[in-house]
Amino acid sequence: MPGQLLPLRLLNSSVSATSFSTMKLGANFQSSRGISVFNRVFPFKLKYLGFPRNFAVPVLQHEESGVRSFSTGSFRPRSSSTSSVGRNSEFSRGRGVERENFKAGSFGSRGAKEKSLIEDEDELSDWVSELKTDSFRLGLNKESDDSDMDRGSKRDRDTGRSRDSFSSSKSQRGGRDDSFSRRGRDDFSFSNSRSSRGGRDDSFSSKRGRDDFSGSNSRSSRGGRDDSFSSNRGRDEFSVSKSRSSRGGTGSYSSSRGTSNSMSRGSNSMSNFGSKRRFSESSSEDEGLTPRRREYGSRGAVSSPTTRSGRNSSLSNGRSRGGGILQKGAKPSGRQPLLVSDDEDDDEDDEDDEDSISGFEDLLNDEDSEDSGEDSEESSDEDNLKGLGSLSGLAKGNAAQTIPKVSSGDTGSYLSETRFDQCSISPLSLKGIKDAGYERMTIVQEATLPVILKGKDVLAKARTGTGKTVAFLLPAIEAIVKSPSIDRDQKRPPINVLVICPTRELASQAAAEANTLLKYHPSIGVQVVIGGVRLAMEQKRLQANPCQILIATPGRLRDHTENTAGFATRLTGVKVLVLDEADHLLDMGFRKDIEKIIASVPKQRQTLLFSATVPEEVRQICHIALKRDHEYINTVEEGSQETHSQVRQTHLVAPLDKHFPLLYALLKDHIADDVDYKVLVFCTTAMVTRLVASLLSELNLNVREIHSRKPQSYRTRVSDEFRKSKGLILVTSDVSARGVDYPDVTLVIQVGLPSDREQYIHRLGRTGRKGKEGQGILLLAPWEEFFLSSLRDLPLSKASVPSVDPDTKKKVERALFQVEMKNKEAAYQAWLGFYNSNKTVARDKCKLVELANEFSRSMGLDNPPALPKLVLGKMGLKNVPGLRSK
Ligand SMILES: Nc1ncnc2c1ncn2[C@@H]1O[C@H](COP(=O)(O)OP(=O)(O)OP(=O)(O)O)[C@@H](O)[C@H]1O
Repeated sequence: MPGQLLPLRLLNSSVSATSFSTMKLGANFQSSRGISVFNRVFPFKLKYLGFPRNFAVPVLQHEESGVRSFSTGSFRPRSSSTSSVGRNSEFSRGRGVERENFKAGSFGSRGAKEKSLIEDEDELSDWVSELKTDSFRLGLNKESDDSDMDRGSKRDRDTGRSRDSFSSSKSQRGGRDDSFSRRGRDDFSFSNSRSSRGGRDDSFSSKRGRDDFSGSNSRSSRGGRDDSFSSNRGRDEFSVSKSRSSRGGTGSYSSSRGTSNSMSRGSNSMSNFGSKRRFSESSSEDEGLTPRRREYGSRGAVSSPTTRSGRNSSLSNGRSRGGGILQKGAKPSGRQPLLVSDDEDDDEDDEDDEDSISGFEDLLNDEDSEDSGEDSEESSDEDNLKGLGSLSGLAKGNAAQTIPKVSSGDTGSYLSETRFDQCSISPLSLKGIKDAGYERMTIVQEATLPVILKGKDVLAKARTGTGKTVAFLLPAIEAIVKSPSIDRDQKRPPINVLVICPTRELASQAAAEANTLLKYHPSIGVQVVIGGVRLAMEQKRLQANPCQILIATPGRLRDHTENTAGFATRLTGVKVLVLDEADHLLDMGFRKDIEKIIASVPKQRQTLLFSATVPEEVRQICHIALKRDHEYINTVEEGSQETHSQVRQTHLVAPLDKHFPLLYALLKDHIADDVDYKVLVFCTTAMVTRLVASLLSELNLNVREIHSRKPQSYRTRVSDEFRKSKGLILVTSDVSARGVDYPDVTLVIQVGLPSDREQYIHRLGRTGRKGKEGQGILLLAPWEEFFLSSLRDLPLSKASVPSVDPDTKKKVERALFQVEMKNKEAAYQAWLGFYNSNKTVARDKCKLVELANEFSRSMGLDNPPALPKLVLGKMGLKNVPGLRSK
């Protein structure tokens, strides 16, 4: 067998068929179903399947430690294959993809009403109407963070409760100390049930509460080992990369592009949300899944010449990948999103003024419970799904040709060598893609497209800024194209594709991308429902315009489900459900919403989950959305970093009282170095964001601020400005952490603790997009240094603390003096709340207060601001020495 170039395939149909013959991609997939069969028969049974001739061998290997992987060389002629044996077996092609299986679990529903915010409706509508697709897509940011928070929070806000919670969820998870809240924090909260998500900063006060968070850590996933085969397609540079060997003792070879297939097992714990409905295939089986994963190589990682070291075995066929930069042409799109509204999260924001910090009790409210209600008729669209599956033609027929190559260049390249026209994409979609300036697929698109076109459920992980949006939209559009055309006179035409995004910005951005792709599909309509706009207005639009694709935030979707006549029925036409930023949507803050959404669409559907981070916790619960035989496609090879290699990451540790002068010095240096600077400064909470923005403005830097306390219209304007500008600094809370697609960000500075590892990665991901270079600096106080342990696998180096000259110090002191007292007071409270939610920092309340007072002094205050007794009580800080109450 070894060395044999036969068309082989694993018994597990999903695994190989898809990835190999079809596209010849280097991605890994796993299907649960396949796996079970696979397992039953024998972990590594193979069967012929028609691989290209050069298919380099399948080797299997045995699994140790629960991970099984196999790899195959690329199916390209030029690939050289080498087999090896090791402890890991995998087929890899360079990019790495993993798959796992899960079982479905049960879930419950929840409820909670949200209110729609309409304050900014006019402005928002104006903006939308002026929006061109181009600008849309270039300009809208997905505020993931917001998202995050929003995601978690939006609803809460809508609902009038807040989520600024601090309590950390992680604590629940047992885990890490580094967390306080998960991501969120534009607020924070006091620990309560929601706490698990993190909180918002500033306040307890706001009724809306939360920008929440979620998040989880996932390093766990990495421990496994795989035996793998990988092929290098490419060039030397990539040759063989070892996969996890470095970490855990197991090695694998992967090609530069790497895909390594690895299978791992585990058990999924099912959580029962007490809900009413059981999810698709869920059943008793659901519990205790056995996720397995296969990776097909990885791309980034290192490359060392092919060989097999030790315990790895791999085949390499040397494909390289390129470091290319996207060529982006104009992407004129003839369409515009039909609607843009707020995110649920944002909604709150909209209403809230930056200054409004009140009603903190609301923050503590729990989610309302509502019934998802509405029908959850589940019409099955198997026919359509079949149609979808038939699209996967990528391969057949052209097996010989489509060898995906990675463009040459650095390992940070996100482009593959596979062109869109090498796939079974409809001619009209191809025209739209061409007009958008896309020629070659990105790695994640190359890895996922054939699998999705085949109709499989997919959980995909790919680095930030690598084109995940197109990766799920394009096949979703193709599913519609292949579907039987609907009766135009139908009163309530079905919605075929439902995309859920955690924030309104993300939803709008996805809609813009969809409209670009749909330029030549005039009969397919996209609509966005995201709050911030009167429900009635959206209802009219939904009725009057085509809407085969609906992009929504969870809370607003719920609004429609409950209040829009016939809407629930339209949802029964859903064939493809997408969760963007899936790990965040599946985190506690959104989980119940998502469960309800899932309950309202047919069981017989295709589900796609995408994110740059997929913590272990998420993998364990993703069965609530995915079928058992879903594919886990991980384009980030285990053992390689989840961050981009072309982004230089450093951390600075300095006492709190030096942070403001240091921040100023860092910015000045960067501005001096790069006239086209474009910087994002992430702060822990919204109110701290406001403070820092005020300070930098006083220092005459060109600064904008964005956070959840700003009205959405303002946020939209600012983010659009930042997208288009150079020579600008955007100080932001986590509303900008996820998904926002600002081009050419040169530097990301994170001041203070990120809510968790994932948040660090997403924030950093605002730079280095599309293969560009970037820089990231994490500025911590000595007592925050513990957080670095959660990043130890990332290429983060310690930077020496720049000296701050006396003039700079004085300048900063003078500027601080100019900052309004109310901003300092709010920042102090928010800061205290945020760190009070961190179990590590807050372990010693007296110490926490000392630190807060140190922060107060760093703002130039002799005495810390007095806080309302009620607030202190809620924070569990009553009578802690050093605090002043009022
Ligand atoms: N095939 C392609 N060729 C060139 N550019 C592309 C391609 N696909 C997507 N893009 C562009 O790449 C950029 C990043 O895409 P996108 O925002 O979908 O990344 P992402 O992976 O979702 O990032 P994040 O994880 O931060 O959300 C966008 O500007 C998008 O238009």
